[in-house]
Amino acid sequence: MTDRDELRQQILDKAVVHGKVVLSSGKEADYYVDLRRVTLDAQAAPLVGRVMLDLTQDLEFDAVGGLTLGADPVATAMLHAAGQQGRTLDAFVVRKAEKQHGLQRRIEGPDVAGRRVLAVEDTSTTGGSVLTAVEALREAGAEVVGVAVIVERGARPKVTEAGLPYLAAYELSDLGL
Ligand SMILES: O=P(O)(O)OC[C@H]1O[C@H](OP(=O)(O)OP(=O)(O)O)[C@H](O)[C@@H]1O
Ligand SMILES: O=C(O)c1cc(=O)[nH]c(=O)[nH]1
Repeated sequence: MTDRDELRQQILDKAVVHGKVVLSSGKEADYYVDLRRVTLDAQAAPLVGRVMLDLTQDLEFDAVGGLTLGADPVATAMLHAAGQQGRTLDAFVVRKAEKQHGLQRRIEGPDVAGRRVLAVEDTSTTGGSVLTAVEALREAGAEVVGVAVIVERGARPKVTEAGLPYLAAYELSDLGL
C-alpha cells in the first residue's frame, strides 16, 4: 500500500464521525472529519508528514504552519518527515489572537519575515481559518506560496479566488463523503 492509501484508511478508521455537528463557521453538518485523531496518532502522524510533503513537492517553501490548533500537528509532522529526507523545514504556529504577555507574538516559532512559507490545515471548509493565517503571515512579512490541506471540505474556491495555489491530499469523494 502507498503512504497515501494507508493514510486514507487511517482517516476512514479513526477520523470520520457521522452525526449532527456544528462546524467552526457555525453551519450544521451531518458528519465531521476529526483529523486531530489522525495527526496526533502515533501510527498516522508520520504518514501525514510524508503525504503532505509529497503533495507540496512542486512548491518552494522553507517553513510551514497555520492557525492553531488543527494545523499544528500537520506542520510538525512535515518538519519531521522533511528532516528524515535530509531537508530543513521549520514550523510555526499562528495564534488565534496575539499573546498578551511574554513576547506578545501572534506567530510562534522561528521568524517568518522575508521567508517563503506554506499555510496548512487539517481540513478546510469555508477557508476562513486558513485565510486568517495567510493574512497574519503576510502582515508578519512572509511570502505565502500556497495552501495545503489534508482533507478539502469546500474551501478551494475561496482560497483560489484569493490568488493562492490550493492543494488537498484528499477530496470528500476519496472518503466516500
Ligand atoms: O475552513 P473553516 O470554516 O475555517 O473550518 C476549518 C477549521 O475548523 C477546524 O478548526 P476549529 O475552528 O474547530 O478549531 P481548532 O483547530 O482550534 O480545533 C479545522 O481544524 C480548521 O481549522
Ligand atoms: O468546518 C469545520 O469546523 C470542520 C469540519 C471537519 O470535518 N473537521 C473539522 O475538524 N472541522
